[in-house]
Parts: sequence; structure tokens; C-alpha cells
Amino acid sequence: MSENPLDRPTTDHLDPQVFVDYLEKTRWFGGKGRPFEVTAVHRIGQVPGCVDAGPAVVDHLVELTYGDAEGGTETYQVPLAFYVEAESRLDHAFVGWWEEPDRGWVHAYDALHDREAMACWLRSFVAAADDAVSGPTGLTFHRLPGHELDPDVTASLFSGEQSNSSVKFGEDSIMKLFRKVTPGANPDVTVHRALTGAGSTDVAALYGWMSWTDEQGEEYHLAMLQQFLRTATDGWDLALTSVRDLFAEGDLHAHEVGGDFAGESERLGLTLRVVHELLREHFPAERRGPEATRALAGAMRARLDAALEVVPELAQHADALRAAYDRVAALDGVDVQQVHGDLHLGQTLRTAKGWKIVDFEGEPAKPLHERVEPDSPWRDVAGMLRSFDYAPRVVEKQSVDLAEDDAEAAAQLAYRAEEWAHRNRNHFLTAYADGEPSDEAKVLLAAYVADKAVYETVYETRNRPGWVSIPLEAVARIGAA
Ligand SMILES: Nc1ncnc2c1ncn2[C@@H]1O[C@H](COP(=O)(O)OP(=O)(O)O)[C@@H](O)[C@H]1O
Ligand SMILES: O=P(O)(O)O[C@H]1O[C@H](CO)[C@@H](O[C@H]2O[C@H](CO)[C@@H](O)[C@H](O)[C@H]2O)[C@H](O)[C@H]1O
Repeated sequence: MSENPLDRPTTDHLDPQVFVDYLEKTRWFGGKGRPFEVTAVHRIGQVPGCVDAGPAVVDHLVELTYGDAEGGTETYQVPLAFYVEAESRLDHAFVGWWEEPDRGWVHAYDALHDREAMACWLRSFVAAADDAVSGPTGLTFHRLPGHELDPDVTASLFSGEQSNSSVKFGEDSIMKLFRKVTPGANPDVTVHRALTGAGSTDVAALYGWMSWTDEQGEEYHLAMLQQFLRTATDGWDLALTSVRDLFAEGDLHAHEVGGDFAGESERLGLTLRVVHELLREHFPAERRGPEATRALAGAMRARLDAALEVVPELAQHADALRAAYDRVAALDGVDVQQVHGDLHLGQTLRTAKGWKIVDFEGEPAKPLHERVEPDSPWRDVAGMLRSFDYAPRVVEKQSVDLAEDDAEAAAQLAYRAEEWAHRNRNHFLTAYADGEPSDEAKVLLAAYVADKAVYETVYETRNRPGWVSIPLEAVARIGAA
């Protein structure tokens, strides 16, 4: 170990500015475009599997403070691979360089892009076979029994994900490294652990996770290792393909085209029902009284008030939205339990063995303490119903752009988009509820759909302004109903 350039803390020599420039370049940094400064950089530990072989890999937590009116601080995880010589193959992942007193300049790269660094990371999970393994400065690797890991497979970074970074190890496992982190158990780990323990086949099995405990004794879940679903196709991509198939057939209805999605929607509804049942068994679940329904309606109203500041077009529909929330406040109770919290088609994977649900982290915009609160399962159902609405509208948007002078063709596409959405929402909901939902469920579902559409107007305004008309039109339909 004495040969390793990272034996002594490097914090004093690290220029925080390098993180500002790097964060702005990444896909996963949530504060892009906002003014911020790096207020602290914590060197939290060396990955143990890299101590004797491979580059030195040192995990860092980067604390930043926003300088706009919204303000606030956030912490991002940036593991770094250190090389004394520049590694040109990693140019795209170069974070910065700084001077080591005894070694001269050390080059730092985002370790997730470096297959050598990731090989060390995998070795750390392999070494944790019998018990949790701690690195020299506090990273702890945990493994669940029942699955052998092969330490010799090649690591490759996934390119599609948004809020975190995932690395695939051969065709066997996938590690998700959480980028924005907060103290406390991450529901992605706890939910996958419980469902894996219960033998669920509706999620990817959890193989292990990595944690770190700070000086105040607060534990952070920083990464999670799980079964790689080799035959998986993203549910969102499949839905878009089905819509395109319908749009390509001028004279056929949704149930007549080869790409009809209704069977898949139905199976998804059944899958969610089973997952919710298991979550009810393995996490606290209870019936809460009228004070809970009033609090729920209050949270929805507060979200709308905040959204009105960002999306003023919502104002004309605010009364109708508030009326939907008032109906929730008037309910005499609500059943709550652990839920997914941010369910949409992009969180579902169709494999050869059926649908799997992924990413139990909850809604990214909410603080952790809110994301782990029990909630009504109708929130998840509403998320899926919104997604069945989104898929045809996205394809419609692309197609209308192509035929923008042809009003008749545009009206026909809008009709067919609604046909697809209606058919798939119904099949999903009927399968989930095993028939008609109760009157209470209908009130909750309508309010959660409205609340999600409001959330989406803000999400799209900030991330994909070209798509904001999709949730705005949904809000308008709620207003007109
Ligand atoms: N176990 C898995 N096997 C194969 N692919 C997966 C697995 N888990 C996630 N993915 C893929 O990675 C993408 C991102 O995963 P997700 O958990 O949603 O990450 P993020 O939190 O970054 O959004 C998913 O949409 C899916 O395509
Ligand atoms: O997957 P994330 O946890 O990052 O979820 C966020 O991003 C989603 C977009 O990828 C967003 O979902 C919205 O767009 C989807 C299509 O891209 C659509 O299917 C969803 O219905 C719609 O809400 C999600 O809301 C946001 O939290």
C-alpha cells in the first residue's frame, strides 16, 4: 500500500473548481444551468479491490451550494480513478489534475468510465462474499447470499440512464451508483432487498450494495449491485413502437394492428398488483384517517401553488385541479404502504420471463424523508396511466411535425393517439384492480393523475420544454371534464 499515491489524504491539494466544470458536463447532474459553487469535497474512502491491483480509486462526495433564489445544497458522489500518467482512452471522463507533494501531477478521471477501476469495484463485491468488507477508509461492500459473482467479466458503462450511473458487469450483474446522495437508507436498496428476500420474480434480484458511514454515524447507501436482465427491453420503447405501428395503419383500429399493446398493459397491471401486495406484506402498511386525506390534499394543493410559479398557464385550470384535491380531503381515510413513487413506462422492462419493475428510488425531486413515507398505491397506478397518455402524444408530436400543414391528418392522429391511450389505460387498470376500482380509489386515482400531470408540467418546463404541451393538454382535459 505504501506504493499507492493515495496513502495520504489528497483533499488539501484538490481544486474544487474542477468539479464545477465536470458536473456541468454530465448527464446526471440535476443542477445544470443553475449558479452554484462547490462548498466542500469529502474524500470518503478508497475502493478496497483496487488497493493491490489497478489504479487507485477513491470515492468523493462533492457538496455544492446554489446561488439562485431557490438556493439549497446538494451532495453528489464522484468516484475518481487516479493515474500518474495521462490515460488518453479516458479523455472524455477527465475531471481534473492537481499536485501531489511527492508525486507531481496526478490525473483524476470519473472512475465509472474506467473499466480497470470498475474491475476493482467488482472485486470488492466478490470479496464481500462472507461478510461486509470495509475499505481502508470506510467504504463497506455488502453481499447477499445465493449468487456467485465472476470477478473476470468486463465492465461497461450504460449510456441510457439519467439520474444515476450504471455499470454492467458482463451479462451477469449491473451496478447502479447513486449520484445525488443523502444520509439514510436508499429505498432502491431496501425495497429490492425485501422483494429479493421474498423471492419476487417481478424485480431484478439484489446481489449487494455499498455503504459509507459519516463521522456522525449516519449511513449512506451509495451503490447497488443487482441481476442484469439480459433479455430486457424498455417498456417505454416498446410502447412507442406499438403506437408507431398503429399510426402506420391508416384504416385499422388499435385492437386490429399487430403491434397492439393491450396484452402487455394487462400483464403490467398484474405485475404491479403483485409487487404492491408484496410491499404491503414486507413494509409497514395501515389505514389512515381523515387527517391523512386532508394532509394528502394539502400536499397536492401546495405542489400546484409551487407549479403555478413555474408554469403560469396552469392558472386557468387551477380551480378544476383544486376540486379534484378537495374530493380527496373529503374522504374518510386512505390505505398507505410502501410504493414505487415514480412509476412510468421507462421504469418497466419487458424480459423473456415477463415484466420487471425497476428504480424504487421514488420521485427524484422529493427529499429522502418524503420518498420513504408510506403512500397510496394509487399514486403508482396514476403514474402508469399518465405514461400511457404520454407515449401516443410523443409519437403524435413527431408525426404532426412531419405533416404540419395537413389539419385533417393532424386531427386523425390526435384521435388515434387517444384511442391507443384509452385502450391501454383501461387494460392496465382493469387488470390491476381486478375489475372496477372502488369509489374511494377513483377519487384518489383522479387526484393523483392530476397531481402527476402538474408535476410533469414543471419537469418538462425545466428539462424538455418542447414536450410541456403533453401534460398541459392533460391538465386542460381534467379542467374540461
Ligand atoms: N437489472 C437491470 N437489467 C438490465 N437493465 C437494467 C436493469 N436495471 C435498469 N436497467 C436499465 O437501466 C436504465 C436506468 O435504470 P434506472 O434504475 O431507472 O436508473 P436511474 O435511477 O439512473 O434512472 C433502465 O431504464 C433500464 O433500461
Ligand atoms: O426516470 P426518472 O426517475 O428520472 O423520472 C423522471 O423522468 C421521466 C422522463 O424520463 C418523467 O416521466 C415523464 O416522461 C415519460 C416519458 O419520457 C412518461 O412516460 C412519463 O409518464 C412522464 O411522467 C418522470 O415524471 C420524472 O420523474
